[in-house]
Amino acid sequence: MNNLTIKQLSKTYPNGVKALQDINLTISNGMFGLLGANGAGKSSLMRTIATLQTPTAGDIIFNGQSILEDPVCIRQFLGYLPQEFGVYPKISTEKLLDHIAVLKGIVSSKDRKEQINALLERTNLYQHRKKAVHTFSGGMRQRFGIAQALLGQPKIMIVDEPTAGLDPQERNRFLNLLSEIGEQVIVILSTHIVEDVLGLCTDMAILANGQIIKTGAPARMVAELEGQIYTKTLTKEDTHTPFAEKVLSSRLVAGQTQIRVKANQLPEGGFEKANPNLEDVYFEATQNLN
Ligand SMILES: Nc1ncnc2c1ncn2[C@@H]1O[C@H](COP(=O)(O)OP(=O)(O)OP(=O)(O)O)[C@@H](O)[C@H]1O
Repeated sequence: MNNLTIKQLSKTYPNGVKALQDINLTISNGMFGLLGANGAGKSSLMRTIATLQTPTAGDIIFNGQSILEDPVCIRQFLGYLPQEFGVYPKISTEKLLDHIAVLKGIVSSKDRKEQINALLERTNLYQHRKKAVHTFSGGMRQRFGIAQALLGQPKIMIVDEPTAGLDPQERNRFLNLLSEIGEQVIVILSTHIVEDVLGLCTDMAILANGQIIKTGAPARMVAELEGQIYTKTLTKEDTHTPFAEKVLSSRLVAGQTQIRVKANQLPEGGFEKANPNLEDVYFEATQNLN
């Protein structure tokens, strides 16, 4: 079992932006979801764990060793899929993977070939191995990203907003692959898409304004809201009447606005009880923030 402990971690950029403030987290094998809006600090946390930047304060311990004192203790076991990959060289996928494997220190060409072929199979890219990555669709690129991250058999995988821009089928396939990987290693999945976390992540944290505002198992957090979520489709009159309850969210359903509120009992005015979901958890946790 692998363990990552983040202790009182803060990051202030030279321009004064406090991207992370006193983050404390303990993460072990399985999929860990890091949920937060754009600018919440997810990438800052991922980059700090990946030792691409140093924190202003605090420490990160990986399997008993401080990664600040000894960055190699995590680097040699790290698979990282950043948000932006940048430009791909115009060489075949299998050649590119071979270059990356060399950079990761896999010296034996036989080992590299074996690992690369196994990963190409696992990510369904074997038949495309002669094509260059820049010709791939978004989903194929992300699967390539996973293949390169898995080279060298990492113990910890960091995946930053991987499903943005994927169609539903590719997104599913990609998330299933990640969850398979999560059976043996730590997978930290950063996302602003609530559905990516639900059902896949055993544990999660909600990040807002550089702070952790809620942590726990997604299913348990949803269960805690049982019996407290009510919904209503707004009529013309409603739009002028403020509700006593705080509105968690509103969305258009077939052209009509549907709102969800949290309340201890059925509110007056045509509300119906609803099953809580992870979005309710997220909006409840973040609604009092500015
Ligand atoms: N290198 C940097 N220098 C200065 N400020 C930065 C830097 N990188 C990020 N920030 C700021 O730090 C805050 C957190 O950014 P970060 O990229 O970590 O958030 P995020 O949750 O990953 O958002 P996104 O999904 O948009 O990438 C933002 O206010 C951002 O503008």
